[in-house]
Amino acid sequence: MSSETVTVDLGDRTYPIHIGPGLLDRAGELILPVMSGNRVLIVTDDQVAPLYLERLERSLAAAGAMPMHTVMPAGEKTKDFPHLEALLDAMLSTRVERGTLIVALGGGVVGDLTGFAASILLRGVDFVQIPTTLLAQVDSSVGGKTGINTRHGKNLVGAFHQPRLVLADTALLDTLPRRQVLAGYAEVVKYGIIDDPDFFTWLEANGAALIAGDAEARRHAVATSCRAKARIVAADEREGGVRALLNLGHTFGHALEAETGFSDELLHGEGVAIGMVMALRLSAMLGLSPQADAERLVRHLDSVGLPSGLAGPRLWDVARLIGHMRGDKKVKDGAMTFVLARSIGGGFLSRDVPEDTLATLLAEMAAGR
Ligand SMILES: O=C(O)C(=O)C[C@@H](O)[C@H](O)[C@H](O)COP(=O)(O)O
Repeated sequence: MSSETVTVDLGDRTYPIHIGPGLLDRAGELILPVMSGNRVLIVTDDQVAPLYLERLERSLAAAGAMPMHTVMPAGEKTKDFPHLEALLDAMLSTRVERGTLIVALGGGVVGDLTGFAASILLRGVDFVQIPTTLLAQVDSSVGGKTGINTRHGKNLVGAFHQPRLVLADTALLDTLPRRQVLAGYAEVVKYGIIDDPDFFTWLEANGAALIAGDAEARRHAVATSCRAKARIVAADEREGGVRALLNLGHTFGHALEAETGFSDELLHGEGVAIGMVMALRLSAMLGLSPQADAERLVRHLDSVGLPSGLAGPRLWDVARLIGHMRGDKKVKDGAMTFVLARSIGGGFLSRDVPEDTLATLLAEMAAGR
């Protein structure tokens, strides 16, 4: 199976996303063109390190680089101030220089945390993303959103700092636990709902195979997702408008994640899956889209095993959920911004959602309906 390259077109910060199986062992050769010295500092986590760190270091060394590494604890809770400080301290302890290339080897947490550290270390150093999860390959490694969570909410401190290159080795997904594959799959589905109904139809036919491990289906889904994201990021790098569509399901999802304390009770992608259902149901309640589209999404999520509602033992507090949503980065002049959809493939932004309709939707879903 061949690899392909998608370009994120950002003028003098344009960068490639290399996609395909077997790229990790070519990392040295692929990264060489963006190195300004020979020092490379790899940041990874304690789940990824035993699987892929040695291979990456070997490939870099074979290309003439001097790789060093630092290993962080795996999990969303690592995206916080104490771990950011620990990472910066570890980086400075290696006598990092401005020409040192930082490489994030891992999922969204490693990528977001490392990218943010790179953006402020020595006032900004270059970094490369080597995403090892489906979620990171289709979404978080591309586009330059980096950051950490705070007690006020998800990703509330961070920077736009674009990587110099993204290397998505789709064979690395073979070691990913099914729950993590599913969490990443939610972000894949998102691209279909935003503006690609044909891709959604393709996912209905091929999603189960993709999740089960079909290599070609995975490569196709990663490439299609990256092309969509690259196009939107190139059009609106700092989310002044159209980029906010990539946030479909996230205003809801982030609120659910905050309520569950960024714990394993709800992975980010699971929150996004439920959040997308909320967005489509809200669109239908407002008379903006057919109820059948929300039902079609629920059917697809159910069929692959992603959550599509709030069933479970937890009692969700509607007022608290809305409170979290008020802290969303898309709030403007105090008004919440929602990504809604007129249809599957018809995403749009709205600042006109009456709060009582939102509360009714959340109450219905909290009651398991
Ligand atoms: O890249 C974007 O833009 C996105 O919104 C993609 C999201 O899927 C991603 O989770 C992002 O990190 C969320 O951004 P945030 O601005 O809502 O924190």
